[in-house]
Amino acid sequence: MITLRGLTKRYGTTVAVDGLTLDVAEGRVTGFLGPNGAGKSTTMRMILGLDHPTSGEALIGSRPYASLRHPVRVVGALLDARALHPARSARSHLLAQAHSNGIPARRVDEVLDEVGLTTVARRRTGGFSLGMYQRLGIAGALLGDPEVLVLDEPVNGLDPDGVRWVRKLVRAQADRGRTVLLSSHLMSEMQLTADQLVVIGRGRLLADSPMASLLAENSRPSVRVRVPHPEDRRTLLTHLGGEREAGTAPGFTALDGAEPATSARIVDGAEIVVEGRTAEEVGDLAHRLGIRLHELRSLTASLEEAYMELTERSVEYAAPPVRAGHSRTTATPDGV
Ligand SMILES: Nc1ncnc2c1ncn2[C@@H]1O[C@H](COP(=O)(O)OP(=O)(O)OP(=O)(O)O)[C@@H](O)[C@H]1O
Repeated sequence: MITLRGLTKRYGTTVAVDGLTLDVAEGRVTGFLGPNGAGKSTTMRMILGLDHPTSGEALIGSRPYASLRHPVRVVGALLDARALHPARSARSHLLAQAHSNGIPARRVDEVLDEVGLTTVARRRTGGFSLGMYQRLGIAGALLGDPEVLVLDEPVNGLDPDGVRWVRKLVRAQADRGRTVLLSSHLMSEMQLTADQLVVIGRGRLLADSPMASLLAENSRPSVRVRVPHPEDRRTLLTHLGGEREAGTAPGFTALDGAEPATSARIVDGAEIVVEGRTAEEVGDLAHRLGIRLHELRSLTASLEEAYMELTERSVEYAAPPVRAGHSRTTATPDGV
């Protein structure tokens, strides 16, 4: 378990981490999300005793990292995978780490095998690809067979096979009852990997919830519907408010007196994707209009959408919005 209590870090006038209080529980994978500059790395550095909090505390179990006698055996970390001596081989790099933490040399060969680097174990790391660095960094994190893993962007630079491998590895660790805290900007991957999500923005906690609740609370329903007849398709699209900016769709009654943000667009010729309405609502509308459907299904809420919704006001560096193309209707809940 990792415990943060009022954890705060200031750099001059910048508040990098602002009063974070939360528990990262064992037995599950906790995804750590936030826009660039949100304070994720600073938080991880404080958990790992590499930065001192301005106030508050970060504990591993019930102790600060600095008080752990053999920290590598308690917490394994991957922060900056490239921070290695380039002339050293992967094996000698891990051997040095093992030696200073009282870990036997055979464990080095075990973890090299586990991360798939056995064949290059004696090569200088200076020639490694980013993916190889990441694997070596993960090997270092696993070296002490620790109860807690803190991994900053572990899939960065990995090919699809490597990404899947990390997913399986952290899942296996959580299934063994270990605590896994992992950051990534890859939302689709995080959606597949994490059980719990902690989202921060400008150093503050925005959410700490199970994946399913976070998706349900922060994303709009969306539906895909297949309408075989072109005339019917146009009619349904018009009633769904498609081919124009978000607004009240004539076929719907506004909920809670608010204007529903519905958007609809044709995809793949015979299908319409509707955002902001449930399958029941679209099915009922089609029935009222006497329109024959061949398929009607709810689309899985995406973490990316939920994340954007949550962090909208916390983004430090944002690009100007890209104008939507003429063939695609887009909608955002508040019309931004
Ligand atoms: N050593 C430092 N000195 C001054 N400011 C810092 C320092 N380290 C981080 N910051 C600032 O603290 C804030 C949080 O940075 P941090 O690197 O923790 O964010 P992050 O969420 O990890 O971002 P990213 O996703 O881009 O890696 C940023 O505004 C950053 O500029």
